[in-house]
Amino acid sequence: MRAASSRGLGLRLVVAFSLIAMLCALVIGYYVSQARQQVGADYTALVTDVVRAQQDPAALRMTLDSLIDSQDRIHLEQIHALLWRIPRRIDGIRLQLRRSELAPASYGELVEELAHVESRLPALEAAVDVGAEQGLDERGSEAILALGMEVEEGLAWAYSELNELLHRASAEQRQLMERLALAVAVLLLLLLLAIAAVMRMLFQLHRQRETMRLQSRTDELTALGNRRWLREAAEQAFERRRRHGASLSLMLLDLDHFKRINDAFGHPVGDAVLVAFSRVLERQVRRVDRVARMGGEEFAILMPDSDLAGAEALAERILRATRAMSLPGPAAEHRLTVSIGVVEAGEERSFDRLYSRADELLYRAKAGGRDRAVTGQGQAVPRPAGGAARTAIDAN
Ligand SMILES: Nc1nc2c(ncn2[C@@H]2O[C@H](COP(=O)(O)OP(=O)(O)OP(=O)(O)O)[C@@H](O)[C@H]2O)c(=O)[nH]1
Repeated sequence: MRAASSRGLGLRLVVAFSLIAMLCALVIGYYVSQARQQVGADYTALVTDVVRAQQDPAALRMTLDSLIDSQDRIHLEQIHALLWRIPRRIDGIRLQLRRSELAPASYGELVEELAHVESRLPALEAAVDVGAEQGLDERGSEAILALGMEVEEGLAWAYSELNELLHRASAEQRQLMERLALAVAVLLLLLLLAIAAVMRMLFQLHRQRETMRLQSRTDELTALGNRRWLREAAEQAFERRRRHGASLSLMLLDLDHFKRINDAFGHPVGDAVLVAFSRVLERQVRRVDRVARMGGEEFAILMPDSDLAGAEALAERILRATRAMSLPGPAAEHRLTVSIGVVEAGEERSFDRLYSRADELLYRAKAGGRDRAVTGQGQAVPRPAGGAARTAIDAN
């Protein structure tokens, strides 16, 4: 009588818990990694654009330096190409800023500076065009240099500030993601703890129920199954017999003159004898046999897959083992015997019918002189020749 179903439920709960935990971890892990990648990708694109745009003021600076060294037409063409590129870059960055998660207030000043730069570009372009058409004189060069430097400084400042702002924002985002991941992990842990607590509670409840169920089917004194337990086992055995035609036998055992043991040595010794007899029975039976105490000094053994011959053989073994049994404490000098009724299930469909037939045979064993088994066909298994030498309680 083991709590096998408790272990089964425990295993199922552990598997369910592990699956839930794994699922939570996978889902949360997936979303955190997605969020992390998304935020990183937004800023990476913006930072890349800003870094690329930072080449514009550097290129303008180089071209202006070259123009100071040699007032060659080619430098004017280079400036012209830059003037075509710079507004597009500014537009692109403005668009990206609007799309980004950055607060508009944080980049407002930079956008104003870029707008100012843009407003100076037509004048620079006009000066470059004049220089290209009419040749560069000193005044024209100075105008281009002054405007060019103004544009270059404005762009360099705006882009470098923007770069700084983006790096700061990106670091803040990373920090935020780490905190978010931590919060999610804590939540997950709490969730798992809650699930574990509920599962533990369910498991304990089930164990309690199982223990109560076992207690209600166990004989307190001998720890054998009781009548209810045997009846349930018999119902299952009858079901098996119905399905597969398996044989089934039942044995009823009643200790002989047990009252005399109680009277002679007291109730506690009687109890000890009942317990010792239970262990003898358990040692004699097969694993599939079911031994129960039906009450008082009456026991029963249900034998699935056992025909009458097999049951008789067991009855003989029990008769011998009982005669050879040493009784506990002050009863040690005495010998115990048992009367047995053995039947094999035939047409019976219920435990009660089988039981009453076995009971009838047990009565005949008692009436026939005790210390014997009477089988289903009403044939007594005879006492061995040396049986009389084994002193029964009554002989004492
Ligand atoms: N120690 C002890 N005695 C019990 C227990 N249950 C029943 N008995 C006793 O078992 C005895 C049964 O007596 P009887 O029914 O006369 O049977 P018997 O003396 O074995 O005689 P036969 O069955 O005719 O051989 C009674 O004295 C009961 O008090 C128990 O749990 N412990």
